[in-house]
Amino acid sequence: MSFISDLQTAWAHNNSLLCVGLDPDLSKFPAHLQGKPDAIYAFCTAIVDATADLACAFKPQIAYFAGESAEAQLEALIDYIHLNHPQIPVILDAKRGDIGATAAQYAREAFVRYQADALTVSPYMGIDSVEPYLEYPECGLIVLCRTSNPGGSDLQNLQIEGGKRLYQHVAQLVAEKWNRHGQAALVVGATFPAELADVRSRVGDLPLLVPGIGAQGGDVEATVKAGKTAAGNGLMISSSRAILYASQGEDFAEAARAVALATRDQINQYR
Ligand SMILES: O=c1ccn([C@@H]2O[C@H](COP(=O)(O)O)[C@@H](O)[C@H]2O)c(=O)[nH]1
Repeated sequence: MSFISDLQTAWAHNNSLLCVGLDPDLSKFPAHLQGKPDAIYAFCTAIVDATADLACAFKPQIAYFAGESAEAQLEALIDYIHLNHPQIPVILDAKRGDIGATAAQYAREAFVRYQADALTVSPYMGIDSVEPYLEYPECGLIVLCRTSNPGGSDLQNLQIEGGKRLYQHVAQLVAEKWNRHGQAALVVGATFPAELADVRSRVGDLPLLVPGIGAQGGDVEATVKAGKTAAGNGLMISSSRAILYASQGEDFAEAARAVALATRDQINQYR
């Protein structure tokens, strides 16, 4: 099995293009979890159980775990997902990028230590900085292309040779050269639907991880219409805070499920 085939199965099995982001922020946790030593694990596993039939992927953001010295809880969480919801792939959002020798350690960290199915990486340092990840061809390599934040335009929109934008070059480089094992995907923000459509037109059916709906205000209809493939798939539309913190009460998991269900169904209206 591979990340891409697991993703295709999850799209179909859960009729979902929704990726549930796991960004556990202790300051937003319900009172009954505050102060518990395993609060992050308890919170995230409750969210996972409440949304696993609605998601095509889970995306833990490593900074929220590392910032709390909670890497052991991240390991346990990914184990938990694989054991209890084996049909849902796990994307470790770490946006790694470094010289090859260091990248080899990042690859071990993501795919061996954490057992993630896919990892986000930066393309900025070029092919030798991503080669180590290609040695895990069953794992997904999700390359930053046109990120959802406003400052993403500073570099990604720069015009390079032939009037092409840098993000367009990255999209084609990944689709045509770096995807030699069929494991690649791209990050393209929902906050830029015109660029999302442009990327889709350049990369065929390559999967796109699309953050930026929910808390960042991206429009779901515009996102799906711009990014879907002819088959109505091809997207992992990610939402974290809007789902995780739908309620800060004891009903947080039920409230998260309600938002995830509404978001999954809203996405499906436009496929
Ligand atoms: O371009 C990007 C790439 C990654 N992210 C990550 O996605 C989530 C977004 O969280 P929300 O609460 O749904 O806004 C977060 O983990 C980011 O690090 C992104 O937002 N944009």
